[in-house]
Amino acid sequence: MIIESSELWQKVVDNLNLSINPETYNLWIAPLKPISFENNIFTVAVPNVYFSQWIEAHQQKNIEQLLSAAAGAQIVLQLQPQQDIMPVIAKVENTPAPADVAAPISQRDQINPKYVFERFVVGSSNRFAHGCSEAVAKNPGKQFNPLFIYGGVGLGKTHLLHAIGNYIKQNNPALKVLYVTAERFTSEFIEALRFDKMPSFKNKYRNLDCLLIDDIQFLVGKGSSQEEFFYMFNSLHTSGKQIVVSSDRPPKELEKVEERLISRFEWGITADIASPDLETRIAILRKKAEDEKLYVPDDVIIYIATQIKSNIRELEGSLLRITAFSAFTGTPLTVDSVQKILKDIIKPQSDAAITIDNIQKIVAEEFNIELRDMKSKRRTDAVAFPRQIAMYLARTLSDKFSTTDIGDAFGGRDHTTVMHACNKIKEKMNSDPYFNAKLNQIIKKIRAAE
Ligand SMILES: Nc1ncnc2c1ncn2[C@@H]1O[C@H](COP(=O)(O)OP(=O)(O)OP(=O)(O)O)[C@@H](O)[C@H]1O
Repeated sequence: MIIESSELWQKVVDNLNLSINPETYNLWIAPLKPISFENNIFTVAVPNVYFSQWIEAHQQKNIEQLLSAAAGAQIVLQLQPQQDIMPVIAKVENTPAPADVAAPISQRDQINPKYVFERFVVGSSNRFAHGCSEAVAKNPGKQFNPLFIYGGVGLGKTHLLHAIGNYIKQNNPALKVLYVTAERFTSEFIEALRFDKMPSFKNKYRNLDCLLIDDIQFLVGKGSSQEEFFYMFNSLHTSGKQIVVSSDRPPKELEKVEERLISRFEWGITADIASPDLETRIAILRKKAEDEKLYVPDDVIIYIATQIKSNIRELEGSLLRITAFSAFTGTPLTVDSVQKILKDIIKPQSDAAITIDNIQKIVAEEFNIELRDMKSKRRTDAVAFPRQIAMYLARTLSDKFSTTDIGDAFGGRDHTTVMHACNKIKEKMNSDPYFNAKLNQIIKKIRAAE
């Protein structure tokens, strides 16, 4: 009978494999195992009760029809949760490797006390997003729910999410506030499913008073995680709990995100952050210098602000670089000396000459790896780390390439792999000054190659 049931099951899964999306298939269907086929009852082992619930709700009828068609008789599907055995770990496409899933909460997923409203400079590009964020922080769950903030790389979305979190924690310490990236949410969800931890996963999220979720575009194309997020969203929203979402694009442009989720995002208020104008860039540099107790002459500040236009992270980086250089070498900070220090970063040029090919070539040379490994499937650290650096540089040195373009150029990888790489490199930049120096050297070479 075992042979017969496995043959029958093979026909069913072959069909499902073609008809449902790969992520859903790998997550929910691949771990199922046929046990027996007797008296027109087909019994399948499922890793745990959450799988049973999901199959019952979404695929029971479909599977029964497929079984019936293949067996030529009316078949009933019976699901048997295997609580005691370790669930079969299906490889879920486009999700971080298990090592990442099991990793402790990264620095990026904690509320950073540095990112507060007092340190956020308001200008015309971010006034609305800032105003909405303050309103939400003062009255969580009452107005603007959800708050959806979107904008380009390094323009302050994460800063605002943390500022809301810090404000609430300070003024309402009893409220449970969580900052999480959509990437971590997805890993936690998959881990909970695989290792029977759904109750604690659901508890953790559904008991919150305020959820701050960053980079929601990570959920693009991730059907099951979107679905779980959707239920969690509804549960929080109906109990009047605040949700704040950040994204690199507006809700309508989140392709491959279910319409019902997009419409939820549009229930509240949507605020965009644009690139800061010159006045705001000057104010940001002054504020940073003041906060970090750095002395920088005004003409130098104006020079940097005129040259670096689109990304506030780069503005900050330049400020730190010139002050460190000046402290180490004793060179006074003047427009002339700063021009020299930043000549490889600031160029009055366009980014037309920056190509992914060039970035891959230079990074491969720097790390002594084969150029073809930029596109290969190899995952050893020696190869994966430089590949992540190259992805990060492709994303940040120019705004010509979307995460999808970059994924394509690196051997057909998914856009979420690119986002994951960028997050890893941002974390490393925050924690390792030597790494920053190395990265600057590489940027210099890429710009010099133009
Ligand atoms: N208006 C602002 N005033 C002061 N600092 C700012 C402002 N906007 C951004 N920053 C600073 O710029 C850096 C980048 O901002 P942040 O990480 O919030 O960007 P982001 O929009 O989340 O970018 P990404 O899409 O890459 O995650 C941070 O150090 C942040 O403090």
